[in-house]
Parts: sequence; structure tokens; C-alpha cells
Amino acid sequence: MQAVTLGPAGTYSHRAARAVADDVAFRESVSAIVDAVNTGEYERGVVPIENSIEGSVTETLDAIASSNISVTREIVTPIRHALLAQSEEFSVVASHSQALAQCRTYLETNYPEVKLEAVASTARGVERAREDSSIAGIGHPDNAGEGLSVIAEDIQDQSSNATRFFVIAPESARSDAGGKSTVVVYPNANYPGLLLELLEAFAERNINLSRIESRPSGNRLGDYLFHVDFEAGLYEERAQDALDAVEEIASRGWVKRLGSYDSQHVLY
Ligand SMILES: O=C(O)C(=O)Cc1ccccc1
Repeated sequence: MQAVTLGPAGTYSHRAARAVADDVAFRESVSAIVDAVNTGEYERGVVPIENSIEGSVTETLDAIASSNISVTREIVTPIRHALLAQSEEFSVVASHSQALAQCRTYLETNYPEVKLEAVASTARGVERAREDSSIAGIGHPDNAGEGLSVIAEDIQDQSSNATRFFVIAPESARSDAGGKSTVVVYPNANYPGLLLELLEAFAERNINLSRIESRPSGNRLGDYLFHVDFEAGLYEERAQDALDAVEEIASRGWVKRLGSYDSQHVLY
């Protein structure tokens, strides 16, 4: 199976994608990956969804909420960042915004003078460092070589750093099977207790929520949609009942059932 993920080759997303596909293609933004799966150009996509230090990848949440894709698996991988450069003499660090944020304290402490530059991915930053000796990249240490050395390893601000990826697929691949599910809820309403009602729909049926994230709807200030992950499969009656209740609460808006899936931990 072919999958599309964040490129160029050597990103953390690429490493996660190898767990689902032998053949991996690349795009340089999450929205472009979601588009390429939404249109059926690729059967699978792999996108970063949240990180244990930096939190949500909001570009991914927003792209998913405005598409019709399904989620077929989650992959969790540890992230260990290395600083990669031609030599210690660099004045710019170029990397993915999440990687720069995950190493913020390290960079401020050790390189207070360097300029940080956000680029499309960690591998794009590494490529810039390979072309230009005044630039360092942050990425997986396997990206060293061909003129690039590992200047420092394990530079993330917390030693425990993990990222969760979603494997996405066209709508036709949506599954009700699996131990976890994800839905996006847009209530298009605002009254006291709305969120409490949403949470009660799950609590009353003994369904554990593993995450709830609000994102602006984009329609008006103070109007939100909610990304909800819960520990039950959509094949289960309690999950169907909970979502019936949620549909009622969101009767002025919409509910997207992205699907049920299992979790896989990938070490590398
Ligand atoms: O840029 C990458 O390598 C990505 O796959 C995004 C990312 C960045 C930092 C940590 C995890 C994923």
C-alpha cells in the first residue's frame, strides 16, 4: 500500500508511515496530505496530531475537521531530537515549528544568539543545513551524514517526548472496529451547560474520554468545534447511544464520525 506523509524523506512522520506502507510519498504540508487522501489520490496518509510537550498540531485538527477523511489507526512514537550541522559555527536553526518548540529551553540556554526559522518539516531544515554551513537543523539523528554532524543529541526539553500520528484514509475505509474512536462535533450553539451535556453523553455510558480539544469554528469569535477521542469502538451500543445523544445536542450543527481504530506503538 502507498501512503503519503510530511516530507521530504527523513521526517518523524516518514518514520511513522513506514509502519503502515512500503511505499511512501511526500507533501510539504499537512493540508496537502489531507487533500491528497480526501480526493482518493492516496489510500492512506500519516499526519502528526499531538505531541506530549507541545500539544496539538492545530493545522492537522483543522484540516481533518474540514475534510471527509476517516481515521484507521493511531501510531505513537518516541521523539528524540538531535541538533545537526556542518560545524558548531551556525547562526540559524531551521526546523518544524513543533521541533523548535519542543527544544525551546535547550536552544535558549545553549544558543541564545541564534535565529530560529520555522520550515515545512524537520527534514526540510536538515536539507537547508546540508546546503548552508550557517544553518543547523533539528531532527532524527539518522539524518546525519553527507556533510552533517550530530552536534548534540536528546535536546528536547523533556526526556519523555512522544508524538501521536493518525493514519487517515478516504471515507470508504471508515471502520466501526477498534478500541478507540474520534469524532468532531460542531454544536453551532452557545448556552450554559452545553459542554457539560456533551461530556455527560459519554460519562453516563461509562465511556472514558482520552482527549477533548476545542478549535475555533472560523465562523465567528467565541464559536468552537470539539475534537473528541474516546475509548470505545463505534460498533459498541454504548458508543452509538452516546453519539445519538451528541447528535441531538448538535442538531443545529454537525457531528463527523472519523471512525474507530487501534493504537500501535512504534519504536525506532
Ligand atoms: O517535521 C517532521 O519531522 C514531522 O514529522 C513533524 C514533527 C515534528 C516534530 C515532532 C514530531 C513530528
